[in-house]
Amino acid sequence: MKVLSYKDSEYTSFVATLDRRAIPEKGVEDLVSDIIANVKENGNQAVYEYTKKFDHLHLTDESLFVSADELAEAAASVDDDVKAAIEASRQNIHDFSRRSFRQNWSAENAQGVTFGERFTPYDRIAAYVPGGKAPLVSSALMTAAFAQAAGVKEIIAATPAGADGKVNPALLYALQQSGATEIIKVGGAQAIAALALGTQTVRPVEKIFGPGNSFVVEAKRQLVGAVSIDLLPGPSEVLIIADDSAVPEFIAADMLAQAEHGGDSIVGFVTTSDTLIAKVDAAIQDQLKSLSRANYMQTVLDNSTFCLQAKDLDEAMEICNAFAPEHLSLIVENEDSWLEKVKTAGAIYVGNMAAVAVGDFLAGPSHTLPTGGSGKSFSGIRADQFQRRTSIVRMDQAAVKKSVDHVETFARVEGLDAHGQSVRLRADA
Ligand SMILES: NC(=O)c1ccc[n+]([C@@H]2O[C@H](COP(=O)([O-])OP(=O)(O)OC[C@H]3O[C@@H](n4cnc5c(N)ncnc54)[C@H](O)[C@@H]3O)[C@@H](O)[C@H]2O)c1
Ligand SMILES: [Zn+2]
Repeated sequence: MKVLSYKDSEYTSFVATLDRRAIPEKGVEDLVSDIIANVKENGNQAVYEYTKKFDHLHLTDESLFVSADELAEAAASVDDDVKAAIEASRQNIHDFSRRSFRQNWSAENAQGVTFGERFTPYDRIAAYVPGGKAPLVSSALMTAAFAQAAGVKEIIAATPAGADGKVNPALLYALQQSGATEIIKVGGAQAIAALALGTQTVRPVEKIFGPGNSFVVEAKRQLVGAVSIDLLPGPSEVLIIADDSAVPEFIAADMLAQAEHGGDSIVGFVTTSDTLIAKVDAAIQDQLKSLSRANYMQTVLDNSTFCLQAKDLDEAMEICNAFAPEHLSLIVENEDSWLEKVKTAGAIYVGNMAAVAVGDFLAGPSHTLPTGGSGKSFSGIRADQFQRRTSIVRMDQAAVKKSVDHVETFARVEGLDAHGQSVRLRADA
């Protein structure tokens, strides 16, 4: 772990590096652009080629889609407690979604024109569910179940299968319960390209949702235009801001839980306390002993974990807003007044008891959140992203008469006299 105090000479320059922008690496950008071009040109053949290369799986037109038999088999093999957990999470997601949908409305403007907005679900979306390092059963829910709540009719999911062609049964079951209507066994940039551009057998979608590794995220970024996307949710990360009111064992546990996500995730801890970093470090060493992925976590602790002793909480908040963490755990006295100062975090967990893992799996808000600093510009997945927005305008002659003078002025300034005439004709009719 990198440990620095504001008294250290290296501190200021390190803190400056935390002010991030999500800009793709050149190597990834070029590789993904080649993959997209190949899928555009050769469709399924290119998809199979990359799946062979990166996932060691030989796919064919027959095995590309998860079959009805495979789904039935998965449903039969999943234990009841797993089904209950999936259902509890799904219910919370629907409950959370219901409150956040945009509502149709209609009103009158100053000239008496009726204006309003109408929201309708997308017809066909894609949910990418990562599957490289762990079967992210919860990620299936955290994307697809929102689409289901919004009433999207066609939800195609894409997730990488193992070299044996199998997808984790609990993940398949979660997708089924979340309204997935088709599932393809493809991951990576090739999956995103197939979903955005279509292939011989994959019909293109209108919008692509879901997290993934740097190749997945970069493919989504490059394909904006062909489709729209939710956000750029890449490798997971947490920032913990705590003062002496925090329980060190809880902080250590959350840092380890984050480290468990693997090599490319980031763990940050900023405190105003003189003693907390040492206590947390001791608790980490203690807890590591009993955890199954300890070696894995050690890599994250060694390479991408930082602990900072900040001058005061105002400075900690500045670091937070510059870093734009995916998850922020805020454990401080007078938490509400500090909460107000956080602007860029994807999700904020408030207080000692608010475990990030409850949000990862169950709480209700989507765990698909902006990473890599993109929280400055994007927010996490939410239900209204599955709704299209259309504005609706109506007017009677009285409203036209009240509008015509201003319209003619604009028409004159822009040199568009046909525009002016189209309104004048109606006003004088
Ligand atoms: N931000 C969020 O909300 C959120 C939520 C869940 C997961 N995540 C993140 O999603 C990521 C999942 O990553 P993952 O790798 O486990 O699964 P993934 O499904 O995103 O990626 C696996 C795919 O990447 C492709 N790939 C692998 N190596 C490649 C290479 N060298 N070149 C080109 N393509 C390659 C393969 O085709 C494979 O199918 C993790 O970093 C995790 O932290 C983020
Ligand atoms: Zn997590």
